[in-house]
Amino acid sequence: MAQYARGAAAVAVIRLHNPPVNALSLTVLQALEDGLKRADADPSVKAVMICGENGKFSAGADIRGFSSPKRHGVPLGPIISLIERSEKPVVAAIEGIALGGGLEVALGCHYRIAHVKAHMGFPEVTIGLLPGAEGTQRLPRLIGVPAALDIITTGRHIPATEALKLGLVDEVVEENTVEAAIRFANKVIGQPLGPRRLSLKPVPKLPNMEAFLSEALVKVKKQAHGCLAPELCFQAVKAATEQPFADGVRKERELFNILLTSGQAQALQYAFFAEREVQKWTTPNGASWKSTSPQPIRKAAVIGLGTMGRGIVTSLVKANIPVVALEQNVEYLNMGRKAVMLLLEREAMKMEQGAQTLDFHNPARLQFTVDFDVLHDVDLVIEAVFENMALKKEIFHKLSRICKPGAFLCTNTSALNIDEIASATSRPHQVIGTHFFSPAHVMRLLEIIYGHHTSPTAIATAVQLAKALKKVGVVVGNCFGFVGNRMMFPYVQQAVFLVEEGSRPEAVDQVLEDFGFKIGPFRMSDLAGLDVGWRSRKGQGLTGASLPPGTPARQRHGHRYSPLPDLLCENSRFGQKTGKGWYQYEKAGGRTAKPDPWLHNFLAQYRDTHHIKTRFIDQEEILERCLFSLINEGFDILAEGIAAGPEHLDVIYINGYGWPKHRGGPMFYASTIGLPRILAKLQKYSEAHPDVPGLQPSAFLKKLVAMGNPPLKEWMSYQSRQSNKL
Ligand SMILES: CCC/C=C/C(=O)SCCNC(=O)CCNC(=O)[C@H](O)C(C)(C)COP(=O)([O-])OP(=O)([O-])OC[C@H]1O[C@@H](n2cnc3c(N)ncnc32)[C@H](O)[C@@H]1OP(=O)([O-])[O-]
Repeated sequence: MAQYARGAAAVAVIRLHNPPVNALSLTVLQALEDGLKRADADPSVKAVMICGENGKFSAGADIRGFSSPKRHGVPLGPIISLIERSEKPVVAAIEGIALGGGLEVALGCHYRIAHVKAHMGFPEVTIGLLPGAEGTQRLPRLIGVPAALDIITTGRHIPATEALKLGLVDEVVEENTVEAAIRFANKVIGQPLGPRRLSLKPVPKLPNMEAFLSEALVKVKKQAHGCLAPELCFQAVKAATEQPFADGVRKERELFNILLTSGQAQALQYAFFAEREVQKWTTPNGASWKSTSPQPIRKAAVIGLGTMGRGIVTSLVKANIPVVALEQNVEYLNMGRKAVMLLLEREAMKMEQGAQTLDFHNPARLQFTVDFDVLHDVDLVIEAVFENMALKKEIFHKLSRICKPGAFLCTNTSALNIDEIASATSRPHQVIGTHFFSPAHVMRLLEIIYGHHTSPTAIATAVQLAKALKKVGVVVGNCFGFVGNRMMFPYVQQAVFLVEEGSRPEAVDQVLEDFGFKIGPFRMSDLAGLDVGWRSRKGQGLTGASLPPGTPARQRHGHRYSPLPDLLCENSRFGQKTGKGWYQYEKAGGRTAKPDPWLHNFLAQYRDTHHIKTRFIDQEEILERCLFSLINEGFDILAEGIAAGPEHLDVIYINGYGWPKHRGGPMFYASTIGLPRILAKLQKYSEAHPDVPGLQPSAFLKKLVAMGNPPLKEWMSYQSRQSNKL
């Protein structure tokens, strides 16, 4: 709803009220319209002020309403016109947030006053839409085309100080915004409103509008990776530069309807709610986010200042958590310190542009040491040494002795057994996996892995830590590779098998990049370093000295195996770091991947040696074998109860593995393709490759198909309870 009241003197106050974020539901919009009409009809009212309840203006339209079949048209546009046409000045008092439709309401107002801590933006593009209540036509008229295009096509939230510089708001205040807006409204009574009505203003001209727009379009397309909304946002703003307001609005509506029914909007809105849903973790033994409180983290430590450790330290400092950074010797410590300081300086520069500061020269906030005893008073330790079980156990044994009794011990591992690591301590209930993604100060995902003994408090504390670091924490069970990497194994394996059978790395990458991945599996392996997997395979006895003599080159434990990645490593081709991997690069550490004739030649010889008959593999087969094997593993993970639901897998893939968000995540994608089709294709491919377990359809997938292909929301109700490991 919206509450109507009389403010000081002649000002009517309309307060949007729909907790928690004052979303503009149909009821709120109706109440807003009623309030405006009431103010208009009351001769004693000379001005109107619109604000939001609980220190938030509004987060915009109710996103759940977009998927409602009952929703017809957009009722917001006419209400904004009504505000703008008012003969009495209307002032928006923006506190907290004014996003999407919320900002559109503010743009309909004749004046905008914002609190200094408020944020504004048009995030519609991030949920597959555009500001469809005339916002694409009003914003460029107010702040010009370049700034409007940036805000509308990126969806970024801008702070009030930037909004003031852009001319988006008229005043920024540090005091009570509502009172300031009422005072402001009283001051402007009687002033002409014509120049304040944005729909009547011309779009500011640029000397080179055409050239500017064509350059902007190239940039927008490049960043979209197949997502429609940014380009259609662009088209709507472009219409504002070419057509009168009313025609621009018609174009905006047309583009909005294309997006609304595109499928991408549903996927992106699913992703929005999935991200929020995974925060509400539960376990079958009754523990949940509702009943468990996290412990405060007043001081943390990070062990190991390699690539991961450096990023984790940077993240903690940015979150204002005092950190002790520890290395095994002074040489490594100095190297790590230098790298961390460089990262922090870069981050500080970015933050200062946003009027925030970063305090990292103070030893009370960031301390470097080689002395384990310094960790005696920290609340949480994140161990980030390399993936070696013996080393990790040795460190955890030490930590268990040195750290205070309440301290949580986290391990940053991408695959190792949390229970085995915990067994080296006297406090396994306080041991938990925190799998960060590289670069750790940038990537949003934190996979949180609980072991057999991990306490609910440890889970809640890790989830809280993720929030403090501005990451998405997803709680999952303990198995080799957890969720993300476990699903990645069959995907990468298929990519390599396809190359064995006749494809090329660049062809496979292209198909997956066209699908929307930022980089395909081979570019990704080159970036991550081929030696990482090689070390892990050597550890598992799949290659190297511990491989029993006489093991067939392309078989392990009776299943198909490709030694290609091992052979590249034996040729010192570790990827970007050595300038050669699946591709060649301009130099060691180079980033531009070029197809490598050496590799093509090598592949030809390899196929000859192993009598592999080369065949042409089409794009459909590449896509299906890579994606369906990944999805298939996802169904096994769900069946085993390693994750609480398909949303968890999707949030992990979107935030940690570059899955295109406009396709909703692998399990959402599977639901859009239809499970019967996925099953049929997996059956076909597994018949052709009976020695590849990753292609054999998951029993859970088969069960869901047999149950009639239920909607994703119902999948978990078909999972048998006995297998739930949560
Ligand atoms: C008509 C055409 C033109 C207009 C188009 C639009 O306006 S499109 C819209 C453009 N606007 C956007 O895209 C803004 C989307 N929202 C956000 O970016 C963030 O929620 C936030 C910054 C507002 C608050 O962040 P935070 O970390 O403080 O909190 P939080 O994120 O955890 O959210 C709290 C609760 O509120 C819920 N909820 C939130 N917004 C909406 C909504 N619009 N609707 C419905 N629900 C919404 C959210 O699900 C959660 O519910 P739960 O799980 O408790 O049941």
